[in-house]
Amino acid sequence: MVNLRHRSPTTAFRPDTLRAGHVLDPVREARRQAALEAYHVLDTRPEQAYDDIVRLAVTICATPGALISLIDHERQWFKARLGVDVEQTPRSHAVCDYAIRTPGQLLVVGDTQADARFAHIDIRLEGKPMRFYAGMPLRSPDGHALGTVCVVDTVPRDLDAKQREGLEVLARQTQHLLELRRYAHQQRRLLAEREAFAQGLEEARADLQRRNEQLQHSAHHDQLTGLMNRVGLAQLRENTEAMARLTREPYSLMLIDVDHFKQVNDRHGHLLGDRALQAVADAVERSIRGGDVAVRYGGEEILVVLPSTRLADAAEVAERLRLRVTQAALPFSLTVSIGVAGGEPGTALAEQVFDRADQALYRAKSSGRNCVVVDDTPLLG
Ligand SMILES: Nc1nc2c(ncn2[C@@H]2O[C@H](COP(=O)(O)OP(=O)(O)OP(=O)(O)O)[C@@H](O)[C@H]2O)c(=O)[nH]1
Repeated sequence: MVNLRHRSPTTAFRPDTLRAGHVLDPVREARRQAALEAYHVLDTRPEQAYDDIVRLAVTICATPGALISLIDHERQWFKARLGVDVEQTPRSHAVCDYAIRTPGQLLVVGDTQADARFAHIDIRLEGKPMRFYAGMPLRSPDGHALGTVCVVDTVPRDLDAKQREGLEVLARQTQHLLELRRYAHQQRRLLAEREAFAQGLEEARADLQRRNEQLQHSAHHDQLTGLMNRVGLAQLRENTEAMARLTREPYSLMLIDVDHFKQVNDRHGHLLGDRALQAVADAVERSIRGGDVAVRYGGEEILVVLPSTRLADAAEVAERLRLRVTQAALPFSLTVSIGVAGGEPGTALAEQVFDRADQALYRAKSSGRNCVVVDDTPLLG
């Protein structure tokens, strides 16, 4: 039996040399190695299909041992073995390495001990040294010799014609198995690539959608306050489904206008003016519900649609909001005037309701500002 641990430094494999006197063509050898690696078979677990091949080989050839040997860089590794208990040997101990030099031919060595090329090889079968070897090379479709299917015996002997033919058939079957394996591996790789591609596409699509939504959002919202802008409101008004939802039940409109905002700008500058507008928008957001819609309608005017809200409730919201603005953390006092009007279902965001809210706002302004005026004129059919 070959003991890998007892390899002496002098018998260590040099990649370009198998034994003194035989030099491999490094380019061909690199291609052969690449061909072998494409099967992803080295160091894999035993498999029934390959085990069956060596079982058949010993039956056909009536030998105590059979191997499927693959010639790797510095070793031969057995994908399947019967009668030999090591799973690999150094390449310098591989008769198979000679067999693969004539890829289309069976190599038969009647007595390995009597052959100067192989006398140094110490492979054992149940303790007895190997004396006989017959190996049929495995060949990739593009002609690279990968290893062999071989039979071994502890006595010098030969194979008859049928046994030789049987060994050749088994080598072909083994090559088919290897091709299936490579094909399956390629398919898995292609599938993984396709999945990765599909995932990439999906990520790109999601990213595009996100950007689109961001774009839509910024087109429909005011940068300073974050509230919907008039473009957003116009789009909302065209959306019959959304409008029907907003006006399905009695609803209210609120128009909020900052008091003496021109003075704020004039006295404190535009930057603080902007901050004041943000504070009002913040107070609006904190005063309304999730389904309500707040729009920066004009420079310092905000429209709020309160669906399913009766006038009395809207007036309470407006009053809360008015108070909140007076408490805003600003270096000057700020107030708003608010006009509120109610609408009935079916009269989708009627201009009428808006006009009444606007008139209520006007009355709030003219009655001293910093107050809420509710339009209570009866609704006309
Ligand atoms: N800082 C700032 N000011 C704005 C913005 N939009 C409009 N304004 C200013 O808001 C002011 C509105 O003034 P007016 O319409 O005269 O009304 P007002 O001074 O608030 O007076 P009343 O509404 O009658 O209380 C104008 O000076 C506009 O320049 C903005 O985005 N930022």
